[in-house]
Amino acid sequence: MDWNNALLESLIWISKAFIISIICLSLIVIILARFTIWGRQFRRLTWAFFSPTRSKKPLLWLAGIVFLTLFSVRMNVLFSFWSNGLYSALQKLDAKVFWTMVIIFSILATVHVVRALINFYVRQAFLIHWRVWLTNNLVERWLSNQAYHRTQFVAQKIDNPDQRIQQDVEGFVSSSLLLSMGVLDSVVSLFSFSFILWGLSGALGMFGVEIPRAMVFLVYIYVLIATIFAVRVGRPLMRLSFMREKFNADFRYALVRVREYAESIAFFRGENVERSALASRFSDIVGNMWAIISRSLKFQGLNLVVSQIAVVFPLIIQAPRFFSKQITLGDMMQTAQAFGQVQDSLSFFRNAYDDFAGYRAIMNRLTGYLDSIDAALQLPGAQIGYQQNIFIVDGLTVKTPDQLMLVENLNLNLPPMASLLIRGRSGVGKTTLLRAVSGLWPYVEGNIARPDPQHTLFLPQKPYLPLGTLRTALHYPNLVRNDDGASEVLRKCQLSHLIPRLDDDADWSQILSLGEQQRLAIGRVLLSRPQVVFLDEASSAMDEGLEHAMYQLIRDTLPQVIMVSVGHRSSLAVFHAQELMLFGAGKWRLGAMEGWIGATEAPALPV
Ligand SMILES: Nc1ncnc2c1ncn2[C@@H]1O[C@H](COP(=O)(O)OP(=O)(O)OP(=O)(O)O)[C@@H](O)[C@H]1O
Repeated sequence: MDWNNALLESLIWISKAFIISIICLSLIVIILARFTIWGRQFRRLTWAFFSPTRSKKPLLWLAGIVFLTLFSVRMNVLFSFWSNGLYSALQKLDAKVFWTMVIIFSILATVHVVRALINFYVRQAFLIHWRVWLTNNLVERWLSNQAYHRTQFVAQKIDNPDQRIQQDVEGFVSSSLLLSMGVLDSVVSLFSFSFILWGLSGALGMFGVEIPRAMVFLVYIYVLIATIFAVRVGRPLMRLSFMREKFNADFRYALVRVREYAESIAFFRGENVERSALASRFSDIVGNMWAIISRSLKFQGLNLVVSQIAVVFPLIIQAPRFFSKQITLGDMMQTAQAFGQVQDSLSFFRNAYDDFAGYRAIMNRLTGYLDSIDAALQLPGAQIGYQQNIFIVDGLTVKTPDQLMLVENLNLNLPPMASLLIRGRSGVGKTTLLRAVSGLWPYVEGNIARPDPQHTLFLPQKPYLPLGTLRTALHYPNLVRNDDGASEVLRKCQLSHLIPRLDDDADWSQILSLGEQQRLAIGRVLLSRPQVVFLDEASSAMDEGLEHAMYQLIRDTLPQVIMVSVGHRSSLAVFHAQELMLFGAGKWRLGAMEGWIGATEAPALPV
């Protein structure tokens, strides 16, 4: 090695390697994305991130990472020649060359440290950008068109979507980078160090045959045999690592549910059932861990044996040439090092088998998640047209997922100020009818016209309270406005005691009683002023006096609102002009409500 020209030579080497690498990498990615399942999965998940029409930055970052990876290979090559020079100087007891080598080392080491730090920063920054994009993309798909709700109806249900969005995305981006750059590093190192090894190795006589440059062939044969064994031993790890993720997520979900339903479980003293459910899920994890350990023992055992043999193997082969003074100590040490590098590079593919197994499992989980969302979006639903200040149902038929008829050919026409109470025995389909109207239920035929989602409010029996302040919960699903009148609304809903706590951040669904939560939901009606409101037993936890006051409050504040309620109590009758009775098996009856107090000022009943 001519150290005077090392800088120029290295720059030329890196430039050439960079151009060749970029061309080869692009071709390989295109071929994989076309012809392999996981290549297609990769494309489906993240092609758009790299599209230059969206942004040129990701490809530029990636090019920077390729450059730094090649830079690191070049540094290894330089270090290898440096060690040859050093050992040769020691062997010759040449102090002058030794001190020159020390100076060269300090330059190489400085460049190496700076490169390593820049490399770390660039890789991490790239991973963050990639993860942000992918997470936003998956969250958006999950929340669009109510996919998060509709996926429960598709055949390929997804377990633990939360884990897929949080953990699998992170694993996917970091493994993609680690594996792809690992491949590049290994292939380029393989070429560089095979070349060095070629220069250092001599002929070897075996079984009477003289093999020239034997060392190079031997290292390849050695690793090839080791790889064949490793693939056989390691294959089951792929399925096991998929199951590990699934079992862990299932266990975590069960734990989260105990926290979520803490009070109900505590009232029932349900600890025994919970304990056995948790133990059963945890035993799946443990069983899987043992299976992984037993497989890994064989796998790692093989890897350890292979890498230990590789330490002495090149020394044994070169020893006769060293002792017959054909090569220097420096050559001997560089051979060992180059052999190690070639062996490491080739072994990358073998050792990465485990990582690749995990990577494929992650891709299966992420694309399974997309499959489920796509299938959910294909599900049918009622035809909903948005029209202001009206609620019309035309020939609506609602069934259960098992095709049992709940409501058949229903027709309704409710103008402003109209009010309808839906009644029927438990399980007859009242809530499902409202789901159909909201567009959530796929097993529906017919047409619906109603105001758009901004002017339509559905209040379930148990209101959903988001994390955050009480003010946020009161405005949900709208964002908090300034000067919002929240205190006034709380007062009207007989929740004055909560006014001082409006901006307290707490888990309000655990603090407020169900009746208070239901009144908070009535507060939402007052704040968001919808044109139509659907109340599904939304006052069931209030006493009759409070319920009466709340219905009166809605009517007084929003005289024009179309009100559709589901309820069992006869006391609700006075607020509703019409009654829809569901009888099951699709049968229903629509008629005027007896005892309705607003009869005089109500509009004429639609026929
Ligand atoms: N996701 C689902 N998958 C399968 N069946 C369902 C699903 N949701 C509801 N059902 C079934 O549809 C039928 C109607 O349920 P729905 O909740 O609409 O009844 P409901 O009249 O509102 O009852 P309640 O008065 O008890 O609230 C029930 O038999 C129920 O078991």
